[in-house]
Amino acid sequence: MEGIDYSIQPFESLYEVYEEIGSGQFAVVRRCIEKSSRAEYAAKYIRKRRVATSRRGVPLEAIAREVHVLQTLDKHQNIISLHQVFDNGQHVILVLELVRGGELFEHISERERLSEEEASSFMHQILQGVKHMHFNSIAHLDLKPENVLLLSKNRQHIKLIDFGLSRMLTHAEEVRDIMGTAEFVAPEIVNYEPLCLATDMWAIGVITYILLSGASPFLGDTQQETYNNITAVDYTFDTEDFSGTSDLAKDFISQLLLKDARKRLTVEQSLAHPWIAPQSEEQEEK
Ligand SMILES: COc1cc(-c2ccc3ncc(-c4cccc([C@@H](O)NCCN(C)C)c4)n3n2)ccc1O
Repeated sequence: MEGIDYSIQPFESLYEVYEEIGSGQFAVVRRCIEKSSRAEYAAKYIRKRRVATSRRGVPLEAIAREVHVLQTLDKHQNIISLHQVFDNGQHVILVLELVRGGELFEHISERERLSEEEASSFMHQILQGVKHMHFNSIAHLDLKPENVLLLSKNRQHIKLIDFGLSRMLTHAEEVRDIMGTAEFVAPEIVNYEPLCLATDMWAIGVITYILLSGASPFLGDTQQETYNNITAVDYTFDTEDFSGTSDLAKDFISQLLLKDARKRLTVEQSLAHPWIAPQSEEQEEK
């Protein structure tokens, strides 16, 4: 893994920093303005792990992996773009395009569930972003509604974020040691088996299930119960939550929530599925 090409000048000399807009375990995201252009960006401050044995912060190798993934995926309409990278000693700072519509998670929470047309449109865009990743042999491995941002409140244009767990899946080395958010992880993650691009497709099925019903298919009262439900592929299309949902939508979900990763729809097959395919041409041009 080659190193990171940092910008030479200090971040604070080139940007004005404003309010915090989000945060994660080892990262804080703040709105910032580039002094030269007056353009707004999102600055993701990633705390660097200072000692190999420490549990605080992110190892530089993992940060370099995320930067390399963002640079590889750059300039796709459904993936957040990276503008510049800085190192201020304690943090690596990723300067990213700023999006104002908030998380898809909030959009769902306000509505509880979406219409099939809206859900299909969101999933079509998420699949376009995942198609770009998978074309580059990159698996996201942490797909969930919190990592899908809306460009603006009243537009359905989405951007995928948070590539901190993503991996370039070459045949050279197996990846097993990734653990995303319990309710979205595939059986192979729970069972510590080799991960693959199809691991993302399981999460696509879980996200679709949530968008259409407001319920999470495998969520249990404890994390262990959730993992047990996942490895048993124990879910139902509960009559109440799915009362008005089409058989086509349920078929799409059913072809993704399969224990054998090889049997799940690929991203291309998902985009060709009749519940997803009939998107208007202008949707493709976004
Ligand atoms: C590229 O990786 C990331 C990008 C961003 C990002 C980039 C641009 C941008 N514009 C607005 C926001 C934003 C708006 C509301 C909440 C959040 C964020 O804190 N929640 C993201 C979910 N979380 C689990 C990472 C971020 N962002 N967030 C956040 C976390 C990332 O790991």
